[in-house]
Amino acid sequence: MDNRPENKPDSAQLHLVLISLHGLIRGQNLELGRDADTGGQILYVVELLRALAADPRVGRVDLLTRRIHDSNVADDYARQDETLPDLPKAHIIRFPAGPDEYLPKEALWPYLDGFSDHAMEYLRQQSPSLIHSHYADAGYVGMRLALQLGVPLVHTGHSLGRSKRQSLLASGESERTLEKKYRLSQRIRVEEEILATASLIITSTQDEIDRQYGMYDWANAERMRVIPPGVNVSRFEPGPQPSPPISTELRRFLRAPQKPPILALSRPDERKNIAGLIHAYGQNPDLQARANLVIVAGTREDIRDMTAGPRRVLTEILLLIDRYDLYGRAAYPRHHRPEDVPDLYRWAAGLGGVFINPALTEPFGLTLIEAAACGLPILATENGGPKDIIANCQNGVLIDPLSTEEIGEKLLSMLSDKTIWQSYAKNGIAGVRRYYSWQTHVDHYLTALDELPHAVPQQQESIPTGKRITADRLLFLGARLLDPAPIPEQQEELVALLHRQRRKMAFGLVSFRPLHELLTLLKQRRMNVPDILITRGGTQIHYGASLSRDQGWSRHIGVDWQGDRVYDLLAETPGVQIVGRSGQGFYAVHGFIHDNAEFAGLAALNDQLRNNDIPGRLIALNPQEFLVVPQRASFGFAIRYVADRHDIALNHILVIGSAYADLDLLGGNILAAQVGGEKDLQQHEDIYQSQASGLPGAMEAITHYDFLSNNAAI
Ligand SMILES: O=c1ccn([C@@H]2O[C@H](COP(=O)(O)OP(=O)(O)O[C@H]3O[C@H](CO)[C@@H](O)[C@H](O)[C@H]3O)[C@@H](O)[C@H]2O)c(=O)[nH]1
Ligand SMILES: O=P(O)(O)OC[C@H]1O[C@](O)(CO)[C@@H](O)[C@@H]1O
Repeated sequence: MDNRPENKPDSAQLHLVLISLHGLIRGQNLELGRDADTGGQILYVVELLRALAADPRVGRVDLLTRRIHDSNVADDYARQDETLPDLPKAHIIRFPAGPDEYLPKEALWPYLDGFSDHAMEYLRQQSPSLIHSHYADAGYVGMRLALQLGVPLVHTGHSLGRSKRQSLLASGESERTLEKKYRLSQRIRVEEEILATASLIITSTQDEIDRQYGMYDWANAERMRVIPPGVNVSRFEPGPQPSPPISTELRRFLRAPQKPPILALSRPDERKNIAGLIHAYGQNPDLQARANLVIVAGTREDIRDMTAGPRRVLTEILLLIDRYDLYGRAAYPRHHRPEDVPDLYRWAAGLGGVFINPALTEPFGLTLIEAAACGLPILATENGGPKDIIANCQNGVLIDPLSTEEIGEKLLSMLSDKTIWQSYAKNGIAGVRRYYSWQTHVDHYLTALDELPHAVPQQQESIPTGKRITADRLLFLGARLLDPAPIPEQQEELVALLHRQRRKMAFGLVSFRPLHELLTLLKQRRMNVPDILITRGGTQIHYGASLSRDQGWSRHIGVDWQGDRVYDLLAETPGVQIVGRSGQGFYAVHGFIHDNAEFAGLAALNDQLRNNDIPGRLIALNPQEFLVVPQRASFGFAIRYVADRHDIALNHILVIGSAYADLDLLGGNILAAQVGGEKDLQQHEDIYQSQASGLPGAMEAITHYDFLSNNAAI
């Protein structure tokens, strides 16, 4: 892919990068409701992309997402660069993340480092003004990109793991089942990291700030702004719709189709609590006499072919309709098109019906402002964003999603009171135009961006000629492979190979230790200083025997580093010993846990850093030692920085870690291996696990990747 956008924005204009990874995203004809991952967020990011690209202050907007080659979905999702036909400044750029096929969002985590590397390769050639990520998975990628590029991260959660977990537990699900279905603990950990890294969190409602983000340890309300999304009023507008095409489909189900409909429309996701609505309707004979129930829960071919979540939800719907014998009173169409959705809202309004969102929790609720825009009064869950929507628009009432009786009564009451119904319908139409417009959103969005810390992108100075690495591949070893001392023959074999291949392959060591300790170790092993030394946990980069330090890296990681505050915090942390400043790195503070009883633990120390608003990454070296380094510093980031500066492709880099190596060192698009030992990474398919330990394990990995052959497919 050409890495330079054809229409690079002029410096006065903004180049914005949005990231939304999961679900099916394309410029038009969105397949909303097709599955559990293609819903409101997809609509939100595509409409945000369009609204930003239409603004003269913006030069270019890239929406980065996952490339999908899968015979079960349209070819659109495999296109690398999709320009929106009516908006040349708007691009949807797709990169691979793991396998080609379409995967549920919960399955994407292991592939996000690789996606980040592909995206970095594309973005390094440009100078985006910021990265704006959407949902936890994109937030993980956004952190990696923003920290490497040195630009601010903006994040919109759309839905939060803690809220989802709380509401599903309240509905009776077990912690273990939730973990198995949704991997919530990993998602919540990433959401916390995002809150610690992002310069700005954009929410749709104050409730998200007060209640939803309020559940998070590292949420800082001062870095949050409510900027509600818009609704497309040319698509969602009031008006008579007595018999739209979709009503023909509905009439197949309904004995008395002229009765007012109770309309629910959502992705087939258990958080939407459709079952709760059917219970409320099924247990209320007066309601059944007065109104029909219309449930639109995505589109489906064969329920048995759906992924587990939607399959469970739809099976439950069929079973409950049968259980309450709602045949003739309940409609649950299998298909609908995008244009049927506004028709549905207008058709329901024309019959004096209502819209209900009975979700266990709803971060915001785009369907509510869509229904409102079409003149349909609403009932919505009291948990989440709908509180703000109804407070703004005065166009409906809140319900307790777990109270079956209350839902039934409030539905009956709204359907029976014409005056109230008329007032809600009118208020909704006016309220949406007043509070939910994309132009207003863009104005507030761009104003909020103005207040962000200005990007301090990586300085890309030229490298003094003698210093440029001329080899076309890099081999990095974890320094632990040299300590304890390897068997002499094994070390000689490695040294001989490095010497033989020195023109083709540069050699580097990575170590948590300071440079001087690593040099001492090399002297003890009687080894030459390698071409690259990455020390102190990735905070220092030195080159060759001259040990010339990469000042660009120091400047890059030093932005917003507050070493003195880290040092002072550790100095007063019970159970921790730190050596004097002279023994510390400028960008790395080392701590030694001398009293486990007194020390509150690394998680607590991390919280302290966050609560004191001290940016930093805490790295555990072993049970007794840790480092605190700048967020922009890590082995993985340092290796990528070296690769970029010396123009070496990531798949021309082989990193071989010791048994203690982690995914920061071995993840992403580099070639990676871990020598055999006591602690192997959870089977990570892209990381070669050597059988042998120590240097033989390293030689085994070099052979496995055929790393030295001229035409190695590396
Ligand atoms: O069968 C369906 C189901 C949904 N939709 C559309 O999909 C969107 C659903 O959005 P929303 O009601 O907001 O629910 P989610 O899909 O859950 O969206 C997530 O992201 C949204 C945007 O941030 C937030 O409003 C939600 O609270 C959050 O859960 C709406 O435009 C619906 O019209 C369809 O077209 N057909
Ligand atoms: O309920 P969850 O698992 O947090 O996910 C909400 C889902 O709805 C969406 O809006 C669908 O696009 C995304 O935010 C996400 O896939």
